[in-house]
Amino acid sequence: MISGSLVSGYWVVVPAAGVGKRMGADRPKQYLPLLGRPLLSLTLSNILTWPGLSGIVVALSADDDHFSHLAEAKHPQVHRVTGGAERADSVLAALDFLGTREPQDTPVLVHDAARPCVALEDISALLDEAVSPVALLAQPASDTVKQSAIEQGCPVVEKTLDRNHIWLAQTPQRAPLGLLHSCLRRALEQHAAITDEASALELFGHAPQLVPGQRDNIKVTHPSDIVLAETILRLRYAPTEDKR
Ligand SMILES: Nc1ccn([C@@H]2O[C@H](COP(=O)(O)OP(=O)(O)OP(=O)(O)O)[C@@H](O)[C@H]2O)c(=O)n1
Ligand SMILES: C[C@](O)(CO)[C@H](O)COP(=O)(O)O
Repeated sequence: MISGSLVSGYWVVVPAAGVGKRMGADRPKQYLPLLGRPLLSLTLSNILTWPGLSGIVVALSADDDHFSHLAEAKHPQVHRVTGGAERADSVLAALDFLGTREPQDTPVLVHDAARPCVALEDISALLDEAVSPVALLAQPASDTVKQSAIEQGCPVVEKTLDRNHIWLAQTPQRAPLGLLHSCLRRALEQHAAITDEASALELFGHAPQLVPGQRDNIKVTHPSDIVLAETILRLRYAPTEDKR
């Protein structure tokens, strides 16, 4: 259950300019149908239900010709920018857009287009319950974790890591606009490997808070994730139908 009201006046950045190489489909994965609706449409309509939302900035590829057909494309709270070659470039483009319009301390949540299943309870934990304004949803590792090396062309176990210190990063990831914008821009100028917002903040000495998120906030990446996400969404939005 949600314990309190959500922080208000925050923006959500949605990187949606990827090609979905691992999905191997006939179109970018954010436009594949889940329960009959494009993945990006499900993600955006989920975000639009979050209380206190100021707006969404979606980063799209320069040659995107699908987005304008989504119902959410016409929503007054949804803005679009052109993304870049990597996820971090797409996020930076959205932050450039916000940076000229919003105060530096505006809370920003960055959320993958490919994560349509995030629950409102998790957003509440990130916005209202996190102690730090710099935080991310993450999943504590529940399996035994192996670090690998390559021997004779094959992966072999080099050592077993202490899983008590291993978390799998999810999104949304949260930070004040000015701080995130500046860290991400400087990280990219240094050509650092930035796979999420926390990586950029860590590079400059920040320690984002890890907020435990639910396991079902999956990132739709491989073909088998489609059925999994559909099952999660069906249970979330039509529980009575599945309990019969
Ligand atoms: N240049 C890029 C690359 C990725 N993304 C977005 O970042 C999110 C997370 O990336 P990922 O799941 O890896 O998507 P893809 O890059 O499309 O997938 P793949 O790596 O399989 O090509 C996705 O919503 C994707 O659209 C983006 O906005 N701009
Ligand atoms: C940001 C992210 O979703 C955290 O798990 C992830 O790093 C983005 O996906 P990618 O496959 O690393 O591009």
